[in-house]
Amino acid sequence: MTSSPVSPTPDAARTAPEPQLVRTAAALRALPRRSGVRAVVMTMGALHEGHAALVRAARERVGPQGQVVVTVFVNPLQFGAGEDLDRYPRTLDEDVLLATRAGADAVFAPSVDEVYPGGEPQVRVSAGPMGTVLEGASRPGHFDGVLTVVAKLLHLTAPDLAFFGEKDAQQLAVIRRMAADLNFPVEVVGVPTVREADGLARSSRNRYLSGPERRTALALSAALFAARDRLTAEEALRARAASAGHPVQDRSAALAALGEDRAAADAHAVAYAASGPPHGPSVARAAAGAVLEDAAHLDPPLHLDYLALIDPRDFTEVPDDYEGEAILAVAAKVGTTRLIDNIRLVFTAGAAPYPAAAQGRHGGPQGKSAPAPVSGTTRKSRKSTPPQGPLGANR
Ligand SMILES: Nc1ncnc2c1ncn2[C@@H]1O[C@H](COP(=O)(O)OP(=O)(O)OP(=O)(O)O)[C@@H](O)[C@H]1O
Ligand SMILES: CC(C)(CO)[C@@H](O)C(=O)[O-]
Ligand code: BAL
Repeated sequence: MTSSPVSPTPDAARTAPEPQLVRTAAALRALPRRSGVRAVVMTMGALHEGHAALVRAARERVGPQGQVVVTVFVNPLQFGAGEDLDRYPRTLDEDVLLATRAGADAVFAPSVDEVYPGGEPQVRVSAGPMGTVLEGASRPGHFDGVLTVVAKLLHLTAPDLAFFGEKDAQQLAVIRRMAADLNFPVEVVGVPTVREADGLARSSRNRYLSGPERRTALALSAALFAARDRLTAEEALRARAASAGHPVQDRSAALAALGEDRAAADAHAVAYAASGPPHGPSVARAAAGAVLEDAAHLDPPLHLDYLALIDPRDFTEVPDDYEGEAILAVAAKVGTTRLIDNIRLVFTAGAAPYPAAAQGRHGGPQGKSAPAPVSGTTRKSRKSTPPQGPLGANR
């Protein structure tokens, strides 16, 4: 077995054998299997706090008796021509230390020849339709490459649990789908995105960014937060409109106390929020879009690849009357660095119709009947049919 022990650090809060660096499939097979469950965290190395969170989540889940294996492999199959395969950062020594500190028992870092001994594999896993949109459209074949290596690494590490980051939301979704569709005996666990203090999602590719590029790159997370904040504000207005519908008197008094201009603006905002069909998706898209548009004029500029608001079940764009959970995803280039980020949003129709009497003279949508309230649930969508699998089963 090719292995080099690495000293455990004092903050590794458990008694465990020294972590091992394992370079071959044979050595991995020879790794004694602990009595508890085994978890795997797959990475391409250049580890950071986002990866550490995955390892910590895995350790927490398997407990001291369980085993956490981190894989470090820059998979050529998932890189397109002209992408950054050659310059992708490779920092194995630091990776082993970071993985160890976070709670890993072993780091499996095979060579390309070890993973693909016969060269590029002829048989591959296809990600299907979900692998052709967004990231899959910008990086053709990317998810086939990801799934092929994930399938191989699952076979090699034979885990009970596999942890992946929500930062790569589409990747997590296609991996879940592969595990379900192809009966992989593994539980796929998603871990929330870890961010820098200023909001930038942690990513190995952040180290490509110069200072000015990093400032521009902040627009990705800023756009997502702008959408979330705008929706929160909209929901608050709807809630106020709903409560004002009952004690109209109280509401008038409260608005009068605010002073006329403010009252006009307030009444308008509340009436707008309460009126018409739910417009959360367009509000979210517009709020995020405005931030990204501004960033296109920065120096250096942000080059938007896509901004998409999608149904996490099939990664199709959600309609404007959507209710339920959605993912707002963004991809953009700053300089030569391509970055992605996403945030989860929940859309609810929520509020009761705003009463006509209370729309007053301040420009509320007069004469337009407000929609009947629709009970908000996190999984309800107005899509006519849920996505169906090839065998007709609802997924
Ligand atoms: N900020 C983060 N928060 C949570 N998970 C993350 C984060 N960054 C990466 N991960 C997860 O770590 C795993 C390994 O990802 P990978 O090694 O590609 O790192 P990365 O930072 O996403 O690198 P890159 O940006 O170059 O793709 C994936 O499951 C990924 O989703
Ligand atoms: C899952 C993965 C390790 C497969 O190469 C990679 O896509 C990554 O690091 O997210
Ligand atoms: N983090 C996803 C792997 C990739 O960008 O290739």
